[in-house]
Amino acid sequence: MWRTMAYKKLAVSDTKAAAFEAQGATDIAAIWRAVRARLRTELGDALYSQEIARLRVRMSDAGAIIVLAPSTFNRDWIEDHVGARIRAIWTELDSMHRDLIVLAEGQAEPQSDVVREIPAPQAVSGSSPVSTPRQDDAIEPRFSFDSFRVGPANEVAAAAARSIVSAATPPFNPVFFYGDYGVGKTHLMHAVASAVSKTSRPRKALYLTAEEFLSGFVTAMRARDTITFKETVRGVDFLLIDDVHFIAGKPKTEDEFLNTIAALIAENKQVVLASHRPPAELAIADDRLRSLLTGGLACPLSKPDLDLRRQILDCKIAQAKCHYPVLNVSEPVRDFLAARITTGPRELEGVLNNVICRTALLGLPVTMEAVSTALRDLSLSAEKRLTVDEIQKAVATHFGVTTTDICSKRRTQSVVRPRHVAMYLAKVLTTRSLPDIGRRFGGRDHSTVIHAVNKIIAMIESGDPIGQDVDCLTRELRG
Ligand SMILES: Nc1ncnc2c1ncn2[C@@H]1O[C@H](COP(=O)(O)OP(=O)(O)OP(=O)(O)O)[C@@H](O)[C@H]1O
Repeated sequence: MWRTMAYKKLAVSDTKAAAFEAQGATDIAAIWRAVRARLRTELGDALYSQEIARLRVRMSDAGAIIVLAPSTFNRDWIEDHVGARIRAIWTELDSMHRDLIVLAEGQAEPQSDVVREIPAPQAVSGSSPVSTPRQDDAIEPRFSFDSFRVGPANEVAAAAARSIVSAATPPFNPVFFYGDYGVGKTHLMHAVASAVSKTSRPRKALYLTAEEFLSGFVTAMRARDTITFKETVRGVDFLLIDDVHFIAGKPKTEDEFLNTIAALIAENKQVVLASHRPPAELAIADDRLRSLLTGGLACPLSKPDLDLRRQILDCKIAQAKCHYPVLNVSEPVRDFLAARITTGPRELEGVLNNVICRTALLGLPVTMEAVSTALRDLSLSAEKRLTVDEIQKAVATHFGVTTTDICSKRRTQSVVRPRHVAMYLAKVLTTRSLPDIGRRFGGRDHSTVIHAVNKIIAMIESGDPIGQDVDCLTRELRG
C-alpha cells in the first residue's frame, strides 16, 4: 500500500515531486525528534538510551518511513514492545500519514507494496539469480555452529551437519533432520548455510522453507517460466529446505521437488532437508520421492536433557548480554530455569526473553520472583503449544478458504482477511519471530506480518466483528 500511495504523491510533476521530497525530508527529521522525545518521557532514560537512541530514520524511495535498528535483535524488540506506539505517535504527528517500517541495518527493503513476493523468476533480470538476495536475507546470523549446543539429543545431527560443511563431496545425500517443534532443526540448517559460504572454499547455499519452494514454483508455473526457477534452485552447491512435510501430498510440487533433489544429488551437490517426522513417516504420495528421501542420512533431534538445556540457556544468556550488558543471571536462577522448562529450547528462549523484559530492560536484577512471574505468565502457552500450521488450518476452516489460499499471493478480500487474522494469531499465540512467521506464510517479509497484525489490532479496537472471529478462533485453538 505504501508504495502505491507514494507513487500517487510523487506523480504530480517532477518539480512538485522534488519540492514534496524536500518538504518531506524536513518533516521527517522534525517528526522523528518529536517521536523520540515522547518515547524518552514514556520509557525513561535507561530504556531509551538502550533501545531507542541508536535508531535512525530515513525515507524509502517509495516514500515510506524506514526506522533502522542496529541489529535484528533490537528490531524484534522494537516491534514487540514499542512498534505500535511509535506508529501511533508518528501517525498523530505526520499529516501525510506515511507508512512506517522497522528494519534491521543491512536488511533489504520490501520490494512490493505490502507483500514481498517470493522472488518470481520472471521478475529477476538475467544475471541476477533469485538465490542471491534470498541467501543473505534468509540466513539468521544468530543460528551458527558456535551458538549450537550439542548433547545426546542432537549429537548425530550436529556431527552430520559439520561433516557436510567440511567434505569435498557429499558424504550423505540428502541429509534429513527430523524432530519435534523447536528442537534446533532450523538452527542447524542456517548454521550449515552460513558456514559453507565462509570456508576457504566458499560455496553457494540456498535456504528455503517448503512453503517458499512451493510458492516459488507455483509463481513460476503461472508465469510460464519454470526454467529460471529450476536454474535458481538447482544452481547452488547446497540446497536446504525446511518443513518438508508441507510438500508431502501435493503431487505437482512433490514431482518438482523430486526432480530438483535428484538433479542436485546427481551433480554431487548437497541437499539438506528438515521435517517434524522422519522421511519414512511422511505422507508422500510418490514412491520415488519416498525412496530418495529414505536413501540418505536421517538424523533425529529430540528434546534436550537437563544438562543440554542448561548449556543452551547459558548460550542464549550470553547472546542477550551483548544487547543488555546489565543482564546478570545467577547460577541458582539458571539451574531453576533449566530444570523447570522441559518442553524445549524455544520455550526456554521465550521465558528468558520474558525475564529480560521484566528485569534488565527496566534496570532490575533477575530475581527468582521475576522468573516465577514470567513462568506463570507463559503457563497458558506451555499448556498447549500451537504451531503456525495449526493456526492456518483453523483459520482456513473458519473462513471457508484453504491453507494454500492463505499462503498464496492472492489479494482478494476473501483471502486477505483470513490471512491477516492467521498472521495476527501466529504472532499472539506462538513464540515465532516476525520474520519466521512471514516465511511460513508463503515467504513474506516481516513487515507484511507487522502490517497484518496492526490491521487486525486496529479493527478489534474499532469494534469490528472480526474481533469475534479472533476470540472464537483463540478459544478453539487454545482448547
Ligand atoms: N542445541 C541448541 N543450541 C542452541 N540453541 C538451540 C538448540 N536447539 C534449539 N535451539 C534454539 O531454539 C530455538 C528453536 O530452534 P529451531 O527454530 O531451530 O527449531 P526447529 O526444530 O526448526 O523448530 P520447528 O520445527 O518448530 O521449526 C532457536 O532459538 C534455536 O536457536
